[in-house]
Amino acid sequence: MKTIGYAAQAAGSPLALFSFERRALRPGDVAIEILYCGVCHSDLHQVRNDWGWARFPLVPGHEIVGRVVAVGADVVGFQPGDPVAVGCMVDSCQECDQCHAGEEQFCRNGMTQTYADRDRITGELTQGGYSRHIVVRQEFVLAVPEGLDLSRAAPLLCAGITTYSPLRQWGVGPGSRVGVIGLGGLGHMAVKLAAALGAHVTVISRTRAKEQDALALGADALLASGDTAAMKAAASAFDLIIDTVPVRHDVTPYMPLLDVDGTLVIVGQVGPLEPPATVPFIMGRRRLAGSLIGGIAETQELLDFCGRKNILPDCEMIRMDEIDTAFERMERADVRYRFVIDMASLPVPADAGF
Ligand SMILES: NC(=O)c1ccc[n+]([C@@H]2O[C@H](COP(=O)([O-])OP(=O)(O)OC[C@H]3O[C@@H](n4cnc5c(N)ncnc54)[C@H](O)[C@@H]3O)[C@@H](O)[C@H]2O)c1
Ligand SMILES: [Zn+2]
Repeated sequence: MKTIGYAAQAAGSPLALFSFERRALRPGDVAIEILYCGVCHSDLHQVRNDWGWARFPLVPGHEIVGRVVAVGADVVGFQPGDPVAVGCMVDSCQECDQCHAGEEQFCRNGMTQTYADRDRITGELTQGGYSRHIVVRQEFVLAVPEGLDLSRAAPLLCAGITTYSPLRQWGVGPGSRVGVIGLGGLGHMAVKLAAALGAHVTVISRTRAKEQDALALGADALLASGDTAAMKAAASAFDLIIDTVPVRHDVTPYMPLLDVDGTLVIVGQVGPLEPPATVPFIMGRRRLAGSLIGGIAETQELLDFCGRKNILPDCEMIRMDEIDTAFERMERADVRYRFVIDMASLPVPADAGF
């Protein structure tokens, strides 16, 4: 089945129109016409091969919302026309303890990433959501609840679940004191979701520049990490800090902000940190942890939660041919707070399938 997308042909090259094949439907597969795809900072990392495991040609995109166009013979619960979503994973073994526990992201045999990965059966490269169509096995297709604005739902599939999962894992609820470092795509979802769970939420930002935004997103306060006196005054003030900073940095100044037994969860930087001082860990039994997206059941739980509470990301809609400018702006932290690509802006050639 022919489709079309935008791909990088090599590390760091600009994205350009790319025709390629989606696999023929297997019995358990759902074919989806993609309507919207969010632009995650991971897409930029992968296009530049920052993590060293990208594969080219590479069609990025793992915040996918669309409508079902066809289903395989064994598909249960999805039919053409249904609004659906796909996130960062498209397959896993379905047999190991982690898959059974609904933590497919930690599949013992390796989950299959939506793009820059290899199909478990054929070994073909997986290609992501900056495209008109995708074919995904039904276990990795999410239902978009009725009433959720499709044009804004896409970032929930990565920015949303990546911040929701640690909030749930660490039991955030009314009375929890949550800090969020880095107010970008992930950070702004962390604020909205933590606030919706009833927590007291503080954005921890380098300056006060985003204070009004932080409050408008639902935060109770902003703490400027560059303000030494304010940082000192905030000692032991948090139970959980979610760190979304996308680059190498030093967590040492943030650790004393945690209360005894508090945890700082890294979801941003995939790679080295500056070596941290251990004193704040020892003097307060503070913990440094990490978290990767979330399982499929938890992602569905998030979508349903956002449907009930009408929680949506703040999106700036772009055309597919504006992606390189969007990447540049993301690099400069000039995005409020997630770019979403309108896939109708991508031309479909006459010979495309579906
Ligand atoms: N763990 C996971 O499962 C997972 C999932 C998705 C994304 N990620 C990673 O999370 C990171 C963030 O992604 P995003 O889409 O939110 O990016 P983004 O560009 O939208 O936001 C990053 C924010 O961090 C801020 N920032 C940058 N350097 C900072 C610093 N030194 N101190 C404080 N703030 C700083 C920027 O101003 C920006 O607001 C990326 O590295 C991405 O690859 C991880
Ligand atoms: Zn992502």
